[in-house]
Amino acid sequence: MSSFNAALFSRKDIGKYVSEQVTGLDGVTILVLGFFVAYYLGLGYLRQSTNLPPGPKPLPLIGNMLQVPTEGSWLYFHSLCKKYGPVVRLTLGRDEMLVLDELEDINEILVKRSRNYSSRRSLVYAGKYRSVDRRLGLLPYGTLLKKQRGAILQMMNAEDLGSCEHIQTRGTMKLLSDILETPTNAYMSIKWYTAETLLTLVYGKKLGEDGNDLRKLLHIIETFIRDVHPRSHIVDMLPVLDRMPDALAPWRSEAQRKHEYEITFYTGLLKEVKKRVDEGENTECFAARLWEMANKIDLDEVSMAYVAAAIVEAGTDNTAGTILWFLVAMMHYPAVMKKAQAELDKVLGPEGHTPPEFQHLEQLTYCVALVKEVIRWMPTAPISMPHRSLEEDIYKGYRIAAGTTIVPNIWAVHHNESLYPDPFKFEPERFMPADGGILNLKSLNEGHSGFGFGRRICPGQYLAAKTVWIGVVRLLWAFDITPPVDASGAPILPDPAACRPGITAEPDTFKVVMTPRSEVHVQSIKRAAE
Ligand code: HEM
Repeated sequence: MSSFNAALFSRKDIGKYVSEQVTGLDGVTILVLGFFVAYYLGLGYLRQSTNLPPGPKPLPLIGNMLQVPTEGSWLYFHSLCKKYGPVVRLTLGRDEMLVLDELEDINEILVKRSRNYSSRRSLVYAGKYRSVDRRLGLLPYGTLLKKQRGAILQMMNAEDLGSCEHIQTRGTMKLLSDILETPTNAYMSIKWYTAETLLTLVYGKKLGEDGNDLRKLLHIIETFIRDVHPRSHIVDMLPVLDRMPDALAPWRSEAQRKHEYEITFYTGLLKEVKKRVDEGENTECFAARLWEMANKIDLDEVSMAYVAAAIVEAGTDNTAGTILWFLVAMMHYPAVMKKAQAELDKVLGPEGHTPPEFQHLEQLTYCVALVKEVIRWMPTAPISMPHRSLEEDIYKGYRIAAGTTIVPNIWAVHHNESLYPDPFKFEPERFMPADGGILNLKSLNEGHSGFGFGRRICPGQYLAAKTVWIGVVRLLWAFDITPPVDASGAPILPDPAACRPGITAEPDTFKVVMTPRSEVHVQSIKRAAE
């Protein structure tokens, strides 16, 4: 019989029928086969779910620790991705690290899955002892982080940033005047500009003329940047060493001394503001608002001191570094400088009576594109601040363990040929709008990834972009920026790949010649600085 009525058969009969008709095997064999199929399918799933991303072979115990360089790590990470693919796994001791080379993967992991990927690796030296677990940039994802970021973001909305403009423009006039006076000291003048702008904004005060405040601040920032590098302190490679008694762990008291030093400085600044507020002085600054909101935001005094300081700490070096890269770019690309100066002269008049202001921004499209290109060409945070995952996850079939450190390679994204053709070339034209359109203030932060990703994205990004823009356009308006020449008249150009050691990228020491564009420019600067 070749046809049948299913209603006439029980389940057992159907099994028997199928086995006889299809395979000719008995029921026991079917069961055993079924078991093996299920077993292999399950094992396949298990294999897939334990599939780790590719990467260089780790050494026993220390993993790939010694292979990650302390300088230019973004270049090393990019070379790994060229060899193994855009998602690469490394191990540092017992810690897992995932390096991401492409924007698509970064967006998927750090933005779309940000609930899981917005924490930070806990550091014993720099986090637990030096920062007493209160420093915003190092905080794990949670309530304290939300409170601290919330306090900063309240002040960083567009309306408040408008009221900061007079601080930025005043600062740039001092910058121009300082460079005019001591052109060989451009490096410190730029650091002074960014530090003082942020200090005024946060504490309503200028840096002491004797330079002590700036020295203290730069010292804190420099040592901190060194301390957060995962290879700087053995206890961060082997956290178990934190169980050692003080006598065997001298690094602990060293970190605690650094904490005492910086918290005395930061609390002092915060309390000065409180005193001025209590005395009825009109002090419009971030710290004054923090005191006003103290009960509502529910932060202890050490947290308040660190959150105010976070703005100065996180902003000073990155903002100054971006302006320093701008100088490097101008020495290599004089035609770009001339084109930007021609735009400035067209809008403001060529005589040099009027420096550019924020109100001119939308008329200075090429200058906006130029600042975006500086941030793209050499991001000062080339590997951002690595994030950390909270839970295990599967991505593209790879297993990402809970507690993995995620390194988004911003430098690699910015040098990806398919996103930015001829990526090593400094070319503001790539950001120019089609059909003569304009770029506005918001455009400064679009089209690049210089400020990071997802829930940890830089809370100061709009302030930073404005501080860089006004600094850059005023330097272009005032000076010709050229390289020094050697005895034979050949230019001595800085190496655009040479950076100061650390996880941030500041150009290595270089020399630059800043020549005022005319006597009228000189007089305008002197008048404005009086
Ligand atoms: C050109 C200048 C600047 C650049 C390139 C820059 C870039 C970055 C980057 C890449 C991050 C890490 C984001 C992430 O984890 O995904 C970051 C974090 C941060 N930035 Fe900026 N930044 C700059 C200026 C500033 C300024 C002016 C402030 C002042 C408010 C600031 C405050 C912070 C803070 C507090 C964090 C830590 C955020 C967190 O951990 O949640 N930055 N910045």
